[in-house]
Amino acid sequence: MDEASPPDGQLSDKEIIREKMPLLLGLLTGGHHFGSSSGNLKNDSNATDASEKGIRCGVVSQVNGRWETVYWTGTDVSVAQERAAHELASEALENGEITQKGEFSAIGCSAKNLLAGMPPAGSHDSSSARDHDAKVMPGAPHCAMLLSIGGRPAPAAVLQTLTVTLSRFLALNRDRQEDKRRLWQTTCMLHNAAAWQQLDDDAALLQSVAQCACEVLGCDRATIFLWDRARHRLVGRPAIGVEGGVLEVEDDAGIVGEVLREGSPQWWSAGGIDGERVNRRVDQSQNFQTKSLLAVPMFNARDQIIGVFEAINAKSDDHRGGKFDAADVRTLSELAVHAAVAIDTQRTRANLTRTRDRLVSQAADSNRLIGEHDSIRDVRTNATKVAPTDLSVLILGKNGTGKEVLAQHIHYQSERRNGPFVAVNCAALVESLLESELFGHERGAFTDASSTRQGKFELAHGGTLFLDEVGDMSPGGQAKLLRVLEERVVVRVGGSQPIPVDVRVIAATNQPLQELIASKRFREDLFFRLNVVSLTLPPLCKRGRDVLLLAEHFLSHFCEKIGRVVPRLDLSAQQAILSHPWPGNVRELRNTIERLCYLTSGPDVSANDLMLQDTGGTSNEPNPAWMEVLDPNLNEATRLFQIDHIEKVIASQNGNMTEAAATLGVHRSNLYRKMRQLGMPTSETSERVGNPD
Ligand SMILES: Nc1ncnc2c1ncn2[C@@H]1O[C@H](COP(=O)(O)OP(=O)(O)OP(=O)(O)O)[C@@H](O)[C@H]1O
Repeated sequence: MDEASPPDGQLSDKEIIREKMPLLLGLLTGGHHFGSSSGNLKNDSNATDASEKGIRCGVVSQVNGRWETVYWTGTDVSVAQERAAHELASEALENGEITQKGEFSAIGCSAKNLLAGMPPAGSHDSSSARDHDAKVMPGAPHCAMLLSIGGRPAPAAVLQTLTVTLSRFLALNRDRQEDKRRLWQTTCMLHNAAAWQQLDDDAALLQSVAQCACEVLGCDRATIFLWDRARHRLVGRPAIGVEGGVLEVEDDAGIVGEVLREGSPQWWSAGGIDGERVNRRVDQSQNFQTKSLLAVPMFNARDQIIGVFEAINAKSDDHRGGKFDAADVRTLSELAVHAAVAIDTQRTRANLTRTRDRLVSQAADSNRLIGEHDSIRDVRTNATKVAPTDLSVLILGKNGTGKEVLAQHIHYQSERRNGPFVAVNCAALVESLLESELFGHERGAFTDASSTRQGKFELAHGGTLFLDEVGDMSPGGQAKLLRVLEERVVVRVGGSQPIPVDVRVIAATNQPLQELIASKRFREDLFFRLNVVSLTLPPLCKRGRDVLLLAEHFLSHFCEKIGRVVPRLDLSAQQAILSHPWPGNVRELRNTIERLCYLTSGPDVSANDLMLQDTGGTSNEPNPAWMEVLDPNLNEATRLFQIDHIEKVIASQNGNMTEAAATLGVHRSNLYRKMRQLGMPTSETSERVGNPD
């Protein structure tokens, strides 16, 4: 069945009466079918058969107060005879029993089970609901059968048998129609409900829900009134024809107010004595006339009433004759369930989206790349350019210069900002672990793999993967990484299923990659893959007064964290900060400021409070010990400086490597690694360097 259009090809009550009456009369007279008049009293080809048997029968129907002859046996009927038949039918309906007049006996008949499906008694006590129970349902045939046999009123038993049988035919037809209609309505509702789950715009959602109600109920308008408890208002949408597009009513007004109060469906149609139930202000505001109205409550998943769903003006060209019926109550109630779920889901989704956006912007804010030095401005400008692209970025810079901060800065400016940012320290991964860490493993893949685990690539799906210290990756690891970057799929260790990954890769290193490539310690092809765009962060000592800017930033950050009034850096402190070489770069500065925030308490911070280690020189007055090296090669000069500096810091901490690493602003393990790279003797057990005793 096409859910876009209501079912057609249904037989109306009139058609059923015309089809079945000849059959019934045929049974009565020994199997002969008496043909029916089609739509009027004339043109009955088999009428003479009935007349020959002395049977005259008519079925008349009253819709909206007007009588109409639906079926008649025999020859032409005069206007006077027809009027007499209608009068007798009225009397029979009024009497509620078999009534005789002239040659006819007559009795009322209707589709008996039409009242089935009405909401149970007690679910409402409105006057219109009582009307429905007391009277015949709106749109039901208000019929009577007239029968004469041999020129005399038919015996009561015969008339009753015929009427009961006809009523059952009508009821069966009505049930069949109803089943078909319900199937179509359900299909239509489910089809729409699936689409509602995808809609993010609440105006579009409410519009679509209302449109669906008009379609399945066959009515002019539908409005969803959502309850604003705090303001005691019902806010209706879509507000067709309302200026400003917002329809608001008091939450206790009109029939929607009744529904909210009672928590049960209410309905109304024009012509009754209860016209005041309708909130006419709504009609006035919409320049509209309500002729019939059905309203049902809407509940959320926690069974709390969230609003009222209202349908207005049932179409008058079907069996309902412009009034809503019991089937409509059931249909709108079902639709209200779907609508409430969609509205609730959409609200939850909107809340989650808002929360996510807030968290993302908080995260972005706490990872700002601070600095106004030209070099940093340039880096920021280039980062902003490259952020919206999916190009791989290679960030170069010494330890603690802010490579991860820059990577996050790029991530939060990119379209991937709502996705994950996953950082991996490649130096910390021995080759045996690297594959499982990056690509995940299946349960049982190796001895310790007690459960399946996603790798960092999978975890970063939809976001950014930051590969820190990529220059320290083993050759085997480099080959595997290159393959994934080229194919964009990972296979978990112990698995065979390729898993597509949508990840932007940002790599960083403090190593001179070109040199590593020359000495075959880093793959050139991987370098080209990672180095589509490269950004270099200068050491802190090359950023001029940015060091003060960063110091102030960390001061405020840590003071806020521990609830301390932010102290002022006095002149001596500022000078000390400016002249310190900051070999550990921003990380060292951060640690220095964090320490002083905890260890000092006054309103001012002096140079002494900073507890800076004397490294034998400043960035402005370079240390002669390492400047006096005879080798003019920059790398060698740098190496000697680093050896000299590390030795001094270790000595100043009495050989305590943990303290020395903290002072240098690096992890302890990184310090050992660095020392090994520089060719310095290390003894991880004695914690002493250059002083084996
Ligand atoms: N420009 C900056 N603005 C604000 N904070 C910064 C900045 N640069 C570095 N930091 C802070 O300094 C610390 C070290 O930064 P980060 O970890 O990004 O450096 P890194 O170069 O990645 O270090 P490593 O090479 O040791 O991994 C972090 O706490 C970070 O918050």
